[in-house]
Amino acid sequence: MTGLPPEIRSNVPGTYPYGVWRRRHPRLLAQIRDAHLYPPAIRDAIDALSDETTDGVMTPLPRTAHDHATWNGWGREHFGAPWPDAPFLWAEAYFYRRLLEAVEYFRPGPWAGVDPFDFLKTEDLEKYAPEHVEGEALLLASLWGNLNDLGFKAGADLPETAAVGLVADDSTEVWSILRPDAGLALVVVADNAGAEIIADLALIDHLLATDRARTVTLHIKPHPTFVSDAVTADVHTALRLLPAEVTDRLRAASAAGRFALATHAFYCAPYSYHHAPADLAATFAAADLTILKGDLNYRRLVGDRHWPATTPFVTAAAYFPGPVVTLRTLKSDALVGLTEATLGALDATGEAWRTTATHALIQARLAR
Ligand SMILES: O=P(O)(O)OC[C@@]1(O)O[C@H](CO)[C@@H](O)[C@@H]1O
Repeated sequence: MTGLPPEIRSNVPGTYPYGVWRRRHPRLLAQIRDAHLYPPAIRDAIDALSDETTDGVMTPLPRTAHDHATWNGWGREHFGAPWPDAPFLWAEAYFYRRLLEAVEYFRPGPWAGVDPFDFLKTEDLEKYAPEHVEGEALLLASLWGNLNDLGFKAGADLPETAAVGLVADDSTEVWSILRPDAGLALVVVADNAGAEIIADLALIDHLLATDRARTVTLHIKPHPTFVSDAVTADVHTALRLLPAEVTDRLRAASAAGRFALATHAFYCAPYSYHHAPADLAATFAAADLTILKGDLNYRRLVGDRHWPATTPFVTAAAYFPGPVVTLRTLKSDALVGLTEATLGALDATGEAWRTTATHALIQARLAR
C-alpha cells in the first residue's frame, strides 16, 4: 500500500509487540500443551513452535496442510527470517494458524476440530457474573466487554488498573443513525467469546427489538484464533448464559431471517481490511453500518501502522467499503483520531495507556 505509514513490527526490544513474542506466546503455548492429553508428537510440535517463534526463523506450513499453498504465497517474503521481523499483524495471524497445525486441528483423528483455547474460555466463563444493562448503556457494555480478551490476559503482565475512560467518543453520531424504527441492515464483526460476545448479543437483541436494525449479521471466526476470538460454539454457549427472554428473541429473529451468523476465511488472514476480498468488501458495502469489535479489528481497519495518533479517523478509514464504527479497548500501538489535547494529556501521564486496556474508543465514519 502506498502513502501509508510504516507497518508495526515486533523486532524492537522494549516495545509492546516485542514482549508478545518473548513472554506472552511462550507462556500461552506451555499452558495449552499442559492442559490437554496431547501425545508426545503434539507436545513436541508445540515446543518446536515456541522455539521457532522466539529464537528461530519462520518456516512454512507442511505440504499436507489444506491451505499450504495459500500461506506459502502470502509468506514467501517472511519465511527464513526471524518471526519478529515480519509485520506484527502478519506474524500473529500466522502464529495462530501454525498453532492449529501443531495441535492437529485440521487432521482427522482425536484432535480434529478441538478448540485448543476452550479450557481458557471455559475457565473464564466460570467467573462470569451477569449484569443487567439497558438502552444506550448496551453499546458501552459491548465496548468494555472487549476487555475479555484471553490472549491479552495470557500476558499476565497487566497492571491491575481499572478502566479509565474513552479517548474518542462518536457514540452520539452512532445513536443518531441507530434511531428507533430506522430498520437498518447491520453487520457486527465479533471479537472475543465469553463476556464480550454475551454483551454483543444483548446489544444486538436491543437493536432488533426496537427495530433500529431490521437485520443483523454477526460475523465470527471460521476457526479458533487469537485465543478467545468467538466461533460458532462460543455464540451457542453465550445463548445459554443470556436471560431467557433475550435468547428467545434472538432465536425468533434467527428463525425469521433477521439475525444470522456468517464467517469468512479472510477473518483469519494476516492482512488489514484494505485487502478484503471482493465478496467481503461487497458485504460491508451493502450494510447500512458495520460495527467492528475489538483491538485486532481496529488494527485491521486502520492498518497496523505507525500512524501519527492525531490523523483523523475518517482519513484512515476512508477506504472502508461502507459506514463503519469501531468499539475498541486499547491493547496495541496503532491509533488515530485523537485531538492534540487528549494525546498530550495522556502522554503526560507517563503510563503505557495505549496498550494496557485502561482506555477505549468509539470512532465512526458514517458517510458513504
Ligand atoms: O482483538 P482483541 O481481542 O481486542 O485484542 C487482540 C490482542 O490481544 O492481540 C494483540 C496482541 O497479541 C493485541 O492487538 C491485542 O492485545
